[in-house]
Amino acid sequence: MAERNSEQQHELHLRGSSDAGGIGKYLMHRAKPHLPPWLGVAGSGLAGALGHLRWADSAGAGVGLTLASVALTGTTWWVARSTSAQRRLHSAITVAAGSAWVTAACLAGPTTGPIDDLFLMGGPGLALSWNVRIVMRRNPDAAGEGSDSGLLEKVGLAKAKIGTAKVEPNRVTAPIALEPGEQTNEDVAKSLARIASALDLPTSAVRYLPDAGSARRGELVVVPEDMLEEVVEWPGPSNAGGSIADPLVIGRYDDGAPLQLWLPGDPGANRNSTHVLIAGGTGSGKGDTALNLLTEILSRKDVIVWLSDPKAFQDFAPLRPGLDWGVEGGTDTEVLVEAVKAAIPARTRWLGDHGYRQWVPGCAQVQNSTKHTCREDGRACGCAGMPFLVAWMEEAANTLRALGDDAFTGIAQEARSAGIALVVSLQRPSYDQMSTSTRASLPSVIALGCDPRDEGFSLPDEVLAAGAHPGAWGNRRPGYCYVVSPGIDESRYPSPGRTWRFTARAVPVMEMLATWTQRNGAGADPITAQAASGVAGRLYTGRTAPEGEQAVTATAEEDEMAGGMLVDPEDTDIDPDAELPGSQPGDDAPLFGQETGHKPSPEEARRLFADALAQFEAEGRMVVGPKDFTDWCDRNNLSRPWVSARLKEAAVEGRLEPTNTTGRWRIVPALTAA
Ligand SMILES: Nc1ncnc2c1ncn2[C@@H]1O[C@H](COP(=O)(O)OP(=O)(O)OP(=O)(O)O)[C@@H](O)[C@H]1O
Repeated sequence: MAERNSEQQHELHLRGSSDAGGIGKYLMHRAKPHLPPWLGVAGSGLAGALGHLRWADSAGAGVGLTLASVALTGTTWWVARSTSAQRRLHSAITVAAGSAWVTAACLAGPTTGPIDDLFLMGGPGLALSWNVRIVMRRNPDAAGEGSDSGLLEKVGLAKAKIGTAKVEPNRVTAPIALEPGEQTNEDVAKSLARIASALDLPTSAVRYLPDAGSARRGELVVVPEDMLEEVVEWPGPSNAGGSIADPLVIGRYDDGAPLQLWLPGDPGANRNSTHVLIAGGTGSGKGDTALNLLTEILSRKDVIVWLSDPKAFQDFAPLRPGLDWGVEGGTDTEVLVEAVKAAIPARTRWLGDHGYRQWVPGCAQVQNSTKHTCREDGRACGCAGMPFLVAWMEEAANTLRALGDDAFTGIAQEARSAGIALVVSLQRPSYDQMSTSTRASLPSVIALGCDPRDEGFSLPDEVLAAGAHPGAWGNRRPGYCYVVSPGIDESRYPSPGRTWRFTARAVPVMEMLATWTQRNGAGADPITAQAASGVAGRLYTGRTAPEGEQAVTATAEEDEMAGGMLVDPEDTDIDPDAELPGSQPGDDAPLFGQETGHKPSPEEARRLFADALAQFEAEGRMVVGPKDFTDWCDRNNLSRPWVSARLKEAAVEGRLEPTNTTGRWRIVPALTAA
């Protein structure tokens, strides 16, 4: 049966016909709630008269009646202890006066002395006092804001009004209206821990959603039972073969709804593209969360992933074949970051040339439409499509610090209009790991359990104020998280979710997924591949094919790439990490084998330096600095300052490009130039 609030009930009372019969009925109806106190008065009078007939001269009855009267008053006082003080006193006075009068009437007679006057004055007085109470209980001024403020009184919000609560399975939502001019939504936010304590629930079970249009109204949400306690294993990709524009499902909320997020923007849904921070303390379940997100991404048909993992693919190994490019920290990460920087303008230009204001799934298709053509004559251009690019930096604190705030903020800003999403994970979510401005360039966060002092780093203030507390979980609740990201209803932000868990059973499925991605997923488009190869040379090979199969990834042989500095298809099977011979073709001088004590001539030294750069390039070490030459200096009797000077010279000559890190230079690929 639908719930009725007091106003609806009142309305029902007023309904009915208005003829004489109707008016009689209406009056009877209105009088009904006020009759019981009067019936009580009449009953007491009758009891007094009848009692007098029976016990007029009985001393025993006097004792019995007096004791019964005291006992009844005491019982009333005790029974009413859980009601308000006012109601308790009112009830006790009524019972005491009524029972004392009945006792006196029984013993002395109802008309003796002042007893009848007391009845005629006191009876109606008491009955009326109860009628007044009933009338006052209905307060139209507080319609929708019931006066049951017991809970709020306990937590210091006595004047606040709680409206009619909406009760769903495991969720109670109650509107709250605060005292105008005296209290604000912030006061409720500050009281959430006390409300949880009053209800004997964990802090995360109570949330407050302020009304965007009012500083004194909002909704209190209580989720009494922790439905996330049950560990649920990864069920496999939610939408294999779907688009990266579809939601990425990484777990579930405490009401069973999917825990999901989106990376690309959607102009139709008024949603911007985003970068994601995965933040959580040690043991909070960051590893599994990353697997959830990465498996979702790799199962989509129009996205490629570049991933840097200084942990040597400890967690991601089964998925590595599905990556378009995976590197293991150090210099390779520097190169990957440089490649992302190079890909941004190239991709943005392609999008602009094809009439896209931002990346949409249609970008990944061959461009057969006249609406999206780069040809000046307006005919369809037939250009290869451009998949979305996810650049993932695992344990990224050092990388981001090396890159510098301004550089990262710039990359983050521009990447969004280039169809690129950055995913960054941090070992410890705190400002000593990442600066405020870098943090601010990552609009989305998956905030797992952390140290309570780091909550402010993980989540926006308003989400914390609404009741989110990742610090309460620490590493005791692995996989529990709050997700803040465009596209998610903001009222969900303070609701905890839990990611799926990955066990050994998931490994073969992840391996199958990686093979599926190799065969069916998107390959890098020529523009992105060219930008990457132009920076990384042989270090960027594009995604490999499953064993014994031909790679589907766009590589150097594409026509559009003819002018670029790309990986020679013949060289794709060269292992960039393999040791190269100690000398270059046509060069008799051993590169790393100078006899000690021999000081090379300036000319010889410059040649050795050029050879060393060539060898770094051949090895795929595309970002270098003086420290990389330490051993080389020792072997060749040359100093680090000499190397620093040569590096600067090489930059002037165009052999090197400066990076954002002082003293680090990017090698401009020469080996693979056409
Ligand atoms: N969603 C989940 N449900 C249940 N258990 C989980 C979940 N996610 C992770 N775990 C378990 O919690 C433990 C810690 O997880 P994990 O190693 O991923 O944490 P981490 O944050 O990556 O820690 P570290 O930073 O030390 O690597 C593991 O035993 C893992 O299986």
